[in-house]
Amino acid sequence: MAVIETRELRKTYGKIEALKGVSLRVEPGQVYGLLGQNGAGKTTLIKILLGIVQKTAGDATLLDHAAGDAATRRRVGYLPEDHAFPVYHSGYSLMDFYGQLYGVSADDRRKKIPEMLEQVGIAGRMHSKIRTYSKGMKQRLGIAQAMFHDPQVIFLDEPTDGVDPVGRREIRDLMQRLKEDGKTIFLNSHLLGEVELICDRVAILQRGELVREGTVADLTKQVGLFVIGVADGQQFPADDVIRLGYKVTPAAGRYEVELPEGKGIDPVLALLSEKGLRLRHLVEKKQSLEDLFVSIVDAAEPGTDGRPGKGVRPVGGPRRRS
Ligand SMILES: Nc1ncnc2c1ncn2[C@@H]1O[C@H](COP(=O)(O)OP(=O)(O)OP(=O)(O)O)[C@@H](O)[C@H]1O
Repeated sequence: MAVIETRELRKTYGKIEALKGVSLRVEPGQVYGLLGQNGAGKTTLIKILLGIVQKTAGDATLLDHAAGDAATRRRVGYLPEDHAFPVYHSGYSLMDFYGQLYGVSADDRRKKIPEMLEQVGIAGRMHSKIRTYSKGMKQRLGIAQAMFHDPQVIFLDEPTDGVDPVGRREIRDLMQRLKEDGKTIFLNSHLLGEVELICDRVAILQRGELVREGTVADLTKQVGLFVIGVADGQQFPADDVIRLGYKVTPAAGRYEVELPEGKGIDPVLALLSEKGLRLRHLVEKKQSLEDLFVSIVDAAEPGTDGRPGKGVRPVGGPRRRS
């Protein structure tokens, strides 16, 4: 069973096409990151899954039920972006209010609320008014609220927004613990370094289209580019490798070797071995998620020099013309 599945999901607001046929699947226990620039359609996708807005076409299911199903929503936690809790509440009284909405008994609320607030690191201030909380404390309270009823799947829209680096790390650790407890987390964040650290898979939306989807490891792999180093005192035979058809660039005592179309790295390794050279370093080069994201945006957006972008091919779709 997929926790979340969308097929050719479309949403238009008047003339605006917010989602143009998005298909994705989130498996149980995954931390799944949804990335995209402002206006790419991320919040629209979450809102359709939660039944807050209606889809225009296609399919969307949550925990095997059509998105928006009221009974399913009880099994889902949600931290909205830019939420604003009433500031006259304390952390404790706010949780007590939500606990009543969720139908938790008074005894259970008394026991559970301090535990939940401890987990998110604000138990020491739980009786202070929210108006005295920092942005980071409000975010932690929002996460506690989203987790209160022990949901199977949790949607977190920018959970670390306004949180300092130490707090971000704590929220990451908390997400990790939720994952270890078997929860599925659907994360929307602009902090790509964090997404890279915590997410199993990511999807990148660009103007309503899914342009990349996969594991972080696969997406950040730079296919066809290796970094090679030979043992100290030995010389990498760059000219011979170039003669074999590879592109070679020196890089800090090592060499970046770019594979020509249809060729692997094996002929280079065979050459090194023939020459009696010892391999000290061989890795397939990686790019950061941020590099990937920026390259996608650069390809799709007009350059600052006014030239049109090269276009980004949607997942499963035809290559767009520039
Ligand atoms: N209620 C609405 N009425 C009209 N247009 C809307 C509405 N909600 C969203 N849109 C438009 O749909 C597109 C997608 O918006 P959405 O909020 O889903 O993007 P987002 O990726 O979540 O952006 P952000 O990162 O800024 O939160 C945008 O062009 C936005 O202006």
